Amino acid sequence: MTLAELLPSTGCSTEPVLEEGLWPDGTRVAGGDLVIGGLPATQLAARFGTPCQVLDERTVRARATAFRTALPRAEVVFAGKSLPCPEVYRWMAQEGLSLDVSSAGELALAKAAGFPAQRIIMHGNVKTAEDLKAALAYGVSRIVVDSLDEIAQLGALATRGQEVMIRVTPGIDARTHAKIATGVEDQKFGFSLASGAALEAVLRVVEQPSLTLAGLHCHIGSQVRHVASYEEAVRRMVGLIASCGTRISQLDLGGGFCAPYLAGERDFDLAGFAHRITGTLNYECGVHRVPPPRLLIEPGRSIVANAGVTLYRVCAVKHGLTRTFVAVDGGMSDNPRPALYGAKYAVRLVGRGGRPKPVTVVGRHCEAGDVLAEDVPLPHDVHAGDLLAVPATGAYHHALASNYNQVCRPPVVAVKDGVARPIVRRETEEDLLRRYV
Ligand SMILES: Cc1ncc(COP(=O)(O)O)c(C=O)c1O
Ligand SMILES: N[C@@H](CCCC[NH3+])C(=O)O
Repeated sequence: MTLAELLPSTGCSTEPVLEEGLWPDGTRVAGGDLVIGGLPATQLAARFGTPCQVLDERTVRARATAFRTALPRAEVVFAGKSLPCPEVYRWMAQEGLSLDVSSAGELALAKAAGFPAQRIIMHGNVKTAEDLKAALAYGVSRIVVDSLDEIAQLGALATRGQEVMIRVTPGIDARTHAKIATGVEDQKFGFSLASGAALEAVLRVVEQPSLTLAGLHCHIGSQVRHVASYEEAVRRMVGLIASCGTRISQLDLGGGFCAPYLAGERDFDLAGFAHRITGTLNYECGVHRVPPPRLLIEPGRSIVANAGVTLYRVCAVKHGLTRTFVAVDGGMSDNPRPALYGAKYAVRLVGRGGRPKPVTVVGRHCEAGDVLAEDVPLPHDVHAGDLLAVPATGAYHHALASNYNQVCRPPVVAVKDGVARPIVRRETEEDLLRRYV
């Protein structure tokens, strides 16, 4: 039985062992403290305050490299929305990844990072004229079109052979949360494969003299566990390629590879994915007698989620009728995922152990639904002043953070080999006030 199997299936342990796969590489418990990137969490909290999002640079880089190694001939594109930050984009550029952005704002971060335009792809089911103009001005290599209106608009704005990909909805249920299942029919993303809309989009792009059709794209969802869902996407997309009547040189399968959030959850089977997807692609292209397109993938969460740990300070402990509430100095403004997707997290008390009892960790916001983790074991004497650490918070945390209740957003502090530096500084009240007129 593995260590992960011995741990409770929800929540965390208060024992001096770490749940396998949830924490940044090399994270360890030493003298009761939690050491991340070579630095004790208590020190990080004292120096940078709480809440604080800690990001282990080595883990991010290692995961980026793992994708490139598993699929050496594919273009690996970091989904910039999962952790928008110029420094992280720079790491990706250094590791040889491309970048996808979904707005002029994310593109502005990419520009600040000096990310090469020939390795940037622009996404989004809505791109405003400003988004498209910014993409054209920077010379992003490919724009993924998502509506006939956009094809017409981009056709009019572009001047010289802008490469585009077409976002296709392949009609695949990737068995993930409904709010992040983007491959199923009858929703806002993409052109439906089943209805013929995708084929019509191909014709419309080909008709536009200022556009060049570079490839087809699909993104079947996020937190996808099953390689079979991607295999089915390949089958359907190659079928579409064969019926296009024009050479399609790139097939972008999007991202969505799952990350573990709780003890016992498994990491995405990257080796299995690489093997099975390459095989399926070659086989299907043989069957349909089309040249195999170059493969692209767009991982976001699977690169950054488990590189991140959020530190919170306990501010109050309250004994309700049936449960104990442990209230911390953050909440849905730094992590809206439990409220949005019913996401579950492990929680660990830093600095000491003790007989565990189940508690509900809640945030500071004016919503009864501001719950960070339900029924997680913490030492029975958890009290104000304690430090909590929540793993798997590197993806879609900084990205989704808000100023609800005018709470200032936490910093992102990069750690590596015992050195810490903020790569996003803590927001201040001055930052907040700057926008009010
Ligand atoms: C087009 C596209 N590509 C890539 C991603 C990255 O997804 P994930 O972070 O789940 O890998 C997303 C978000 O789901 C997306 O919409
Ligand atoms: N925000 C979602 C992922 C969305 C992926 C982008 N299409 C999450 O945190 O799980």
